[in-house]
Amino acid sequence: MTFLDIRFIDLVDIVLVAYLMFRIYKLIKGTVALYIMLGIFAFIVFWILIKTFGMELSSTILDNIVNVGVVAFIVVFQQEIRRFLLLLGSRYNVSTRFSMDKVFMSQSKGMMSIYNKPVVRACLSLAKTKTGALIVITKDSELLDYVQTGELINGVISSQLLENIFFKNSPLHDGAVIITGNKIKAAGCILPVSQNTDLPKRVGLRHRAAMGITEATDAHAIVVSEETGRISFFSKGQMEMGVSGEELQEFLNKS
Ligand SMILES: Nc1ncnc2c1ncn2[C@@H]1O[C@H](COP(=O)(O)OP(=O)(O)OP(=O)(O)O)[C@@H](O)[C@H]1O
Repeated sequence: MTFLDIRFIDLVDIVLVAYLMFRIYKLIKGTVALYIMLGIFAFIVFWILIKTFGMELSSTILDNIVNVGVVAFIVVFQQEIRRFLLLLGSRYNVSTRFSMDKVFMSQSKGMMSIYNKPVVRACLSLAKTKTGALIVITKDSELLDYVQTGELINGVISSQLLENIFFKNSPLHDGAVIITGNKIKAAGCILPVSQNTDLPKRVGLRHRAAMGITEATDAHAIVVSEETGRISFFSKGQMEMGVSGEELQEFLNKS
């Protein structure tokens, strides 16, 4: 039977589709897009059933809907498609992965971890005084789109510099600081805000912006809450709330 004639490439095909579906599910999990996707899935099942039973009138109407469906799909999922492509781009960005900077500037995990200490120190100090802060630490992607939304600093990381930036009367305290390698690249940056419905209701825009950037890119983010003085760590669209200095240091060293 040709039906059972499964080639190796078919298995690769199935695994690829399963992986893609899993990535899409992870991307839209907790957002309204998941329900829209389920709605589309139900629609496709309904359409297939109507075709199978040969119901001509319904089939013609649904065919016409499907014809404009691709455009509607792109419009409805504009943000998700953008996020998905951005994530793919930043994950597999060959130019930054093999950049000469990384080879010659000793940006190995071990070397870079010495720059985590001033970040942790600044966060603890900001937490003590309940000063709100949002810090993004870039990985492969340097987030130049977001750097451009703020003020360029390009200064070597120091806890004093971070504390000064987030000091309440400082002109740069609003928005996010972006750190790349051993440099504070920019401050006052505007980040994408997460639409994740799984986040607790009390969580405000600072936390949502930290969540948003880690959902859309491979960066990590730290938030110091102005309200509670609590430190939260964000990575891959996941939030660890109320972390201690040691835990924060560990997260940063691991990442
Ligand atoms: N899209 C954004 N990008 C960067 N920073 C943002 C963004 N939206 C809000 N912020 C920052 O968050 C601050 C507002 O925080 P808000 O009180 O809404 O958040 P929160 O998560 O409740 O934090 P907190 O616990 O510190 O109050 C703004 O003043 C601004 O500095």
